[in-house]
Amino acid sequence: MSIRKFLKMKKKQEKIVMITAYDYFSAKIAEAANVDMILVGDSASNVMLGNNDTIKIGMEEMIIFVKAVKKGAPNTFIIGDMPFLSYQVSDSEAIKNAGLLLKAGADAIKLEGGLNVVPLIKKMVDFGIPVMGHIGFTPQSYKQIGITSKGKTQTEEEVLLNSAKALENSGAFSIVLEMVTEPVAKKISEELAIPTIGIGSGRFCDGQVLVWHDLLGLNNEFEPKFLKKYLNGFELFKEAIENYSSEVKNGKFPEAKHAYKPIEEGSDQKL
Ligand SMILES: Nc1nc(=O)c2c([nH]1)NC[C@@H]1CN(c3ccc(C(=O)N[C@@H](CCC(=O)O)C(=O)O)cc3)CN21
Ligand SMILES: CC(C)C(=O)C(=O)O
Ligand SMILES: [Mg+2]
Repeated sequence: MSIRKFLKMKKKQEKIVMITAYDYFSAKIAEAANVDMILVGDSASNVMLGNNDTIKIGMEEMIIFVKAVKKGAPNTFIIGDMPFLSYQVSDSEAIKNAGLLLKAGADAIKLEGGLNVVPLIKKMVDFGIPVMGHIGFTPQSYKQIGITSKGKTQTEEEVLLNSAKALENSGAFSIVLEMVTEPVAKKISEELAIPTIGIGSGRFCDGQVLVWHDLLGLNNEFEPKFLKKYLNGFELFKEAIENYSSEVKNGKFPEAKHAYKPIEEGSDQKL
């Protein structure tokens, strides 16, 4: 499993499928479904830990999630998202933290930013760490930039295109485009050799990513315009638990077949 595969897919205009996962069985399901890459996103802060943003998660938690995902999906390309403050303080701390995600089982790391992270990405790539970029709406900066799509003005378009090109030149193997207007995402995808992975960035990216809990409808708190829910997970899980609950209450579960029997007198029944 190598980053060259994704360049080839782009050349052949084969779309790249990415999904997030954070635990063993989710990763196992994603691998069984044959996705191209799994992102262990810092969105774990929201969907695994119940926080209201991605500021409130660190390396310790991300390492735990990456290790679990690697065990569930040993043959799928795994990207570890660098959490807030794991790469901003200094380049040496950033490289150390990127290395820790690789040691935990990631095949590559992702970090948010444009021109500001170019020197850092160059260093990481120099040291053999595959890096995915992430531009457009960058959630770790929402306190400064707000929650909004990007590429709506000529100025924003130029910033995005310049950032994308600089990230490619710095050695990034792919770039996430988050909530970038469709024409701008199309233009970036056409002008870069490396694949773009879109979330809320329209039809013309080289691949797409969605968060596990969002696309399975487990997250009943999140309804952005870009989301398509492929399952009504919250309701289905709730109904199953309600069925379990009522069967316990009315004595239908457990049945005799779910119970263990004592050894009968004079029998050679094994435990
Ligand atoms: N569960 C989950 N899914 C995600 O996609 C996700 C996370 N968490 N956490 C990290 C970031 C944050 N993301 C977000 C957060 C909010 C909006 C949002 O409120 N979008 C609205 C308003 C946009 C606007 O006003 O322009 C939308 O309708 O798209 C979108 C993406 C995407 N990422
Ligand atoms: C939404 C994707 C791109 C992400 O960064 C995450 O899940 O953390
Ligand atoms: Mg993220």
